[in-house]
Amino acid sequence: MSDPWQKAYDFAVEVARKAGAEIRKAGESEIRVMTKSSTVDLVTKTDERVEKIIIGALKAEFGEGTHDFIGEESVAKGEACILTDKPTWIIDPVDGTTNFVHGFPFVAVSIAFAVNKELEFGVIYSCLEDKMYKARKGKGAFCDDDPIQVSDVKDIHKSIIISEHGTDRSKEKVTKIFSTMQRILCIPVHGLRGSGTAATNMCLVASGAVEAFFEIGIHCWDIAAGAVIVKEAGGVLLDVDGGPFDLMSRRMVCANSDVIANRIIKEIEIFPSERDDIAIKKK
Ligand SMILES: O=P([O-])([O-])O[C@@H]1[C@H](O)[C@H](O)[C@@H](O)[C@H](O)[C@H]1O
Ligand SMILES: [Mg+2]
Repeated sequence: MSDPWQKAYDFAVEVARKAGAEIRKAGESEIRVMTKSSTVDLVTKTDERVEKIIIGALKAEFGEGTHDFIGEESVAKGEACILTDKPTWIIDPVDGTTNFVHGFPFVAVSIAFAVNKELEFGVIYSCLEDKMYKARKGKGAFCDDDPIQVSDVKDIHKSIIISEHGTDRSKEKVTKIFSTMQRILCIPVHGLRGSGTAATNMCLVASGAVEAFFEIGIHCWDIAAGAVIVKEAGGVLLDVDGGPFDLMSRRMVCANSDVIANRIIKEIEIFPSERDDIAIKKK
């Protein structure tokens, strides 16, 4: 039987590379929106332009109407964020917008593709490092053309763990985030890190540079492509309460193993975050 999604996968890699080139050459990093006072969630004209380029190219190639699109900037403008059985592209045009604005050198384009609510492939282009991470369900994970694998460290004391502060600045959430970080650091672990892009963080887990990444408050477009890449590199994905990973739940632990994931989960102080799909249904 012919491979139904090979063409889409190859096309996604091509589009991610073009989008990354656009980001690299974008001189301007004008901040267009800064939402609510307790949130620091930056959006630039580049985010909007690059999302248009990506979705425009995908629609031109695969025909409007046959595929659905969930894009960070389109959702911000009120479009639906609901995963149906239809072939659906899940896109973060610029993951690491705060990095981009400040010239901190980690920025990624993240493109995932799901069918029947199952992720088929993910492509993450770390465009300043010029590294193309990609994976297809059942076919392994790669950085450029080299296979990648999670680390085999099972001793938490020998691990590096990534987390992020996210975008919410309410005292209650920031306190829980820092308390969790302190608990994990004092297990003790070798170190805590954060690249400022969830997509890149997941690639660091997939390539064995760190043992785990967790965050509450991320969105489906931050992690959809990374979820395929981590899994195909031999890693695991769980909810922060130890239950099954749910793409729309805005919370996730990904790790090289169940052992490391469950050890971190013991330390995570969970706080509420509205689901991506529920938030949109209310509009
Ligand atoms: O806004 P954006 O730069 O696309 O995405 C953000 C980054 O992935 C960041 O690492 C994570 O901590 C935030 O939760 C995300 O919102
Ligand atoms: Mg993002």
